[in-house]
Amino acid sequence: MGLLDGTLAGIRPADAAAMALARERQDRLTKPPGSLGVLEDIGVRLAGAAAACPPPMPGPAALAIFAADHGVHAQGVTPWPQEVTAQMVANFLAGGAVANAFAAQVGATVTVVDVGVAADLPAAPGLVSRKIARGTADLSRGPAMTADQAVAAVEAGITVGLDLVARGAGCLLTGDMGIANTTASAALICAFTGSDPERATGAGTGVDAAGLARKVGVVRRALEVNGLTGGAPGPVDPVRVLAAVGGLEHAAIAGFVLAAAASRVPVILDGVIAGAAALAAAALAPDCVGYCVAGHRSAEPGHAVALRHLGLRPLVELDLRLGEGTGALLAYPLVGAAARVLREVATFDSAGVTDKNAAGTEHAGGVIGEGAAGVTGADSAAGAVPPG
Ligand SMILES: Cc1cc2ncn([C@H]3O[C@H](COP(=O)(O)O)[C@@H](O)[C@H]3O)c2cc1C
Ligand SMILES: O=C(O)c1cccnc1
Repeated sequence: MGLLDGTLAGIRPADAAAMALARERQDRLTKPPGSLGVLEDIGVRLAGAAAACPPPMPGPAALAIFAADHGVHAQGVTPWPQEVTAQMVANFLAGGAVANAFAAQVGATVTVVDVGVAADLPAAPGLVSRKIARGTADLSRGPAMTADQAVAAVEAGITVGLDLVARGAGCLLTGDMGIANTTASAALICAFTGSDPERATGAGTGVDAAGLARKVGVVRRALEVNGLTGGAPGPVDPVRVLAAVGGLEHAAIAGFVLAAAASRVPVILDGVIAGAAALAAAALAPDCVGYCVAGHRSAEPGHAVALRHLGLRPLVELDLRLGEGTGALLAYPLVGAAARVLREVATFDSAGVTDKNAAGTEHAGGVIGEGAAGVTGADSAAGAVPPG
């Protein structure tokens, strides 16, 4: 069995029993039920991923930035020259990009992976070389890559994810670098969700109105040329869709998400590139969505379409439209806080705080006394609840 098939076979659904325990525990913690809003759902999700309640702290955090170039650049879909991809890889390795600053802010490691940069990149510490092609072919004129290349890129992402987990990572974060990759993202999102290119295509790094109209046309043509319009008659083959209109970094990020799920480690998704890649991962293994946290919602309109299809609610909405993993990095402390709540916050019983239900039936003073006396290991503030 190949690495992709083996990884898919190893993905289990998020653990329902641990999630039920987490939900029930949220209601016994010293706060009004539901008062932590979306963070309570994240805590439940982390428990389901780890099959443990309370879940382990999601860390250390490891960001992988997958870099690749795009043949569709020739269609004028971005104001930036293609060589910026390779130049930004050098910037990541020198520690000078926004992703480096945010990674330092939250204590995440940064790994840069060349899965398809057009230029030759000199070997450097922190650079993983898994170049599958020197960029993709132009997706508006035919398939961007072969099925074999798509599988190789997915497997490169799996390998990087498994490797980071083997080296101790407890939370994976997705990152991307690839000039023109918001065009491929829009095409993937249309292919997997049935959305219209008009709705799923945005300005990316900042094309003007004429450029955006051209970009929408390019996405529409890509779907037509590759036979992906009008809703597929049967279930689409996710590898074929990736090969037709994806990028090598999209395929690798899909594999990275699958590796997280197979390892029962949470993965924080970044922006529209990650959203598009996660649609491919979910099409390959629907259960992998249970291991995903949507770090943020980018300003790129297709991202909201992708997140809705995945059933994921973004944690942060700051109108970011950068990529690199920046939105995932900003969300990481919130994910940690969600886990810490389940691990460290006292229950009404252990802290001797009167629960509103108990207060209605008993003399409040008596309940506090009983609660304080009834501190037990299983219910202690240290959160020593056995896993599972
Ligand atoms: C200097 C610079 C740094 C970036 N970091 C991420 N991106 C982001 O912008 C690109 C996608 O936008 P589009 O499809 O419009 O080309 C990707 O490389 C993405 O990672 C950057 C773009 C630039 C120019
Ligand atoms: O959503 C993103 O991550 C994004 C948006 C625009 C350009 N690059 C990345």
